[in-house]
Amino acid sequence: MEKLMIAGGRPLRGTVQISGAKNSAIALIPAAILAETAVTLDNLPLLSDVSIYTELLTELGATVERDHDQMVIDPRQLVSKPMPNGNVKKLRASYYLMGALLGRFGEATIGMPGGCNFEPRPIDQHIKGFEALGAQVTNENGALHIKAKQLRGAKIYLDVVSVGATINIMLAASRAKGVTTIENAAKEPEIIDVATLLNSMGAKIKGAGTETIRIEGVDNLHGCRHSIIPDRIQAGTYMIAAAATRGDVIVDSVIPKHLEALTAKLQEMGVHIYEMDESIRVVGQPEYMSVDVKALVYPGYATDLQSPMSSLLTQASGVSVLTDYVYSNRFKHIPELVRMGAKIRVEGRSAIIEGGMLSAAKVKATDLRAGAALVVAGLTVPGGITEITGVEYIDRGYDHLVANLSNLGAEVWRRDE
Ligand SMILES: CC(=O)N[C@H]1[C@@H](OP(=O)(O)OP(=O)(O)OC[C@H]2O[C@@H](n3ccc(=O)[nH]c3=O)[C@H](O)[C@@H]2O)O[C@H](CO)[C@@H](O)[C@@H]1O
Ligand SMILES: C=C(OP(=O)(O)O)C(=O)O
Repeated sequence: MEKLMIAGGRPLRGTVQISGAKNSAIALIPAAILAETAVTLDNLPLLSDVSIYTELLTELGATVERDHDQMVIDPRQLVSKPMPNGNVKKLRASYYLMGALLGRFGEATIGMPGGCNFEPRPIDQHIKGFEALGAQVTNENGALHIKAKQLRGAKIYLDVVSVGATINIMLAASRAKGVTTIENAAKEPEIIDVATLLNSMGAKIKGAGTETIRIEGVDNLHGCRHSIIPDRIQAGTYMIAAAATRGDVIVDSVIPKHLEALTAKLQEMGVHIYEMDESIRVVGQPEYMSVDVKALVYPGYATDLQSPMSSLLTQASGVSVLTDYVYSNRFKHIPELVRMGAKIRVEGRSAIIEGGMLSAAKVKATDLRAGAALVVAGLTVPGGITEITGVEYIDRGYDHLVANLSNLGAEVWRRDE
């Protein structure tokens, strides 16, 4: 079993480069199979989810070549094949194969997705979208079988604002006959990134990034080259870690606009932030004020930065209230932080956090961002070693974590036991 070991208490100092966004990459890779010729993706992050997606495409007959942060996906030999089990169960975003294969072959059989199941994560809105486009969806022993004689454009109003459903419908609708509109669409930057790729492939998508997206179906999509947007969640985690350790860090190769909600919240706490064109400097301070944080859909404060923020809020004086309006129960990191001495209680969908010192402990990451929260917490603790298990979750979303933190002056290492 691998562990992440942290001898904390050192302020992070220096510059960290942010790689491409996980939540874009794992949508762009399946999107590429809608093309008739090869798609090249640049700025690809080195993450386990990306490796699993590479295997999935290979299983489907695509040729995938990877060289550092570049991936070339040649889908010419792609075949329609049921994927009820195996790698699809290892990551959440395998659900994008539903929309992509449906668009490409009019049919898909995909096992229900895996990934971080910190609470039930239904995909009813994806199914509603596929059905509206004319597909029949049946659940066969835990795998969804989706089939359409002819996909037809439709008006789809999402009951909940869903990133996954918005992207999945865009994927299938790009190859439907006629026009699809998605109302109450999610507006996350990753949705714009997917629409940008699809448009470069020849799709006709307008309005991505707003609550109404219009997709005019086309007969063919072709290869192209696309650079993935920076990972705002990785960037945000380093910003939070810089503040929590009272460090001074430049988070480089980012789009500061994507991090506005976090930046504003950190400033409200008293953290000093300097925004440049493609980087953000975070200068920690000895004292922080408690704040209330509400995790919402974009452009609100990101739920994926809720867990790391709960660790930072233990460093503020007074009581902070952190409420997650996206997931009602994304609090598996809280008992672990309590093991480290944090004074936190969960009430409904809120965590009530009282400031105070943390201490080193053996803790377990039960999902990706819970892991990020424990890393931030461990970095703040002087005089002891925090041992984090569940490193495989952290590897889903943070590439070169140990190297990046070490470059910033942290004492962090992996231990295999
Ligand atoms: C691979 C990926 O991009 N993952 C991100 C994506 O997940 P994902 O796309 O799965 O999350 P959604 O945006 O779909 O979920 C938002 C909310 O809608 C609910 N819901 C969603 C779909 C559905 O059919 N029915 C339904 O009820 C969910 O339970 C949740 O409460 O957005 C989440 C919310 O920003 C992030 O935490 C994840 O990091
Ligand atoms: C929940 C996350 O990812 P996924 O939806 O891929 O499980 C995340 O990135 O925090």
